[in-house]
Amino acid sequence: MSQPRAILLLADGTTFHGKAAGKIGTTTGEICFNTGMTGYQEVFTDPSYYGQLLVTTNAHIGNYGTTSVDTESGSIKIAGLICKNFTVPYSRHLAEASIQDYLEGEGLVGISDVDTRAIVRHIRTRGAMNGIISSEIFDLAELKRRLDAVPNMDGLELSSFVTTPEAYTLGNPDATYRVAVLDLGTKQNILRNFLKRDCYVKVFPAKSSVEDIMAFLPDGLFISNGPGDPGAMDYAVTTAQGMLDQEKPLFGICLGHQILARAVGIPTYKMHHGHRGINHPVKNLITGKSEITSQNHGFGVSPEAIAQNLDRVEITHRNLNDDTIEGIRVVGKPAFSVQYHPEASPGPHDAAYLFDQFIDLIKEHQAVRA
Ligand SMILES: NC(=O)CC[C@H](N)C(=O)O
Repeated sequence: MSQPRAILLLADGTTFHGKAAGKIGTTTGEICFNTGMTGYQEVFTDPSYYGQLLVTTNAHIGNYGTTSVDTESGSIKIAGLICKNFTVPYSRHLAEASIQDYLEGEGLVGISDVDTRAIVRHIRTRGAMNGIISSEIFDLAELKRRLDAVPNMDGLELSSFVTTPEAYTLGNPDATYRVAVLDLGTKQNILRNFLKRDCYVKVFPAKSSVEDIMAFLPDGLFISNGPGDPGAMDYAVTTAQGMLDQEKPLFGICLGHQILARAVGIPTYKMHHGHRGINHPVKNLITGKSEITSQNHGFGVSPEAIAQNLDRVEITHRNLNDDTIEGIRVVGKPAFSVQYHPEASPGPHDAAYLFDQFIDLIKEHQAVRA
């Protein structure tokens, strides 16, 4: 079976020619790459990828099929897929559908049979930029016209597109701990980690007020991962400041970490091309131990600003590849956060201890409930 052709045009004019994968159509977004050797379905459905074209550096995508459970949200969130071998026949006894049926069913446009190593080198050299994939338009002027209309990721608020429309609860109302989650685009495995640790969880829409959240009588507060530029999310920063005022244990992951940093006056910045993969080494500066982490972010928190505000923020984790900030603790508050993903999915479980650390903090602070 021969696949129809497809094209990828980047904002700097570079083109790559390949074959159509998934739905025939046209899609746009900021291009990024993930170096994970496994876990493509978890990555496709991670809401933090909303608005991004994903290059997978693993040479084979689709070879173990797809299921209805290996998902981090209810649908595919990447804006487009760019891969090398798009393998439709699959081999895994639990798989339910081929990658082609899955992508077509979800309406995702992709391109395969392109030199993903060359694309990654290009992004690593030139930095993140917008791109357009099409398997129906091949006129470069028309593709460029459409690409020019795509907004820059820098300054984009995207959590509103992926947060829950209504608050909902999960787990046993009589569980030992009550955790309120500010949903900026949460991955399911974060919620599963709370449920596994005897928590009753209430997930709140991104623009919920602190009053709404506190009405749940939470023992712990959590700010989730999510897509877009943390610098464009003043509403969430205000909520995080209100959460800090409660003196309750507060934990943030990725976008939640960036929002917590902003809440204590530390700005964020756009990285050259971000960190996305499942083998990023991080050092815990408190214990001296290193851990291999799952990552997915294109923004970071400013090390220069932290250096000038050490009375307010303590650095707890550093990236061993490039020394970027990977974790902080707010001085004088029971609040901490990490830039990476202790929930993994996909990725190693080295950092799962951070969920235990949050529960321990809750135990210390747990108020007697009426
Ligand atoms: N995984 C995340 O929460 C990503 C946070 C943010 N959107 C970034 O790209 O840095």
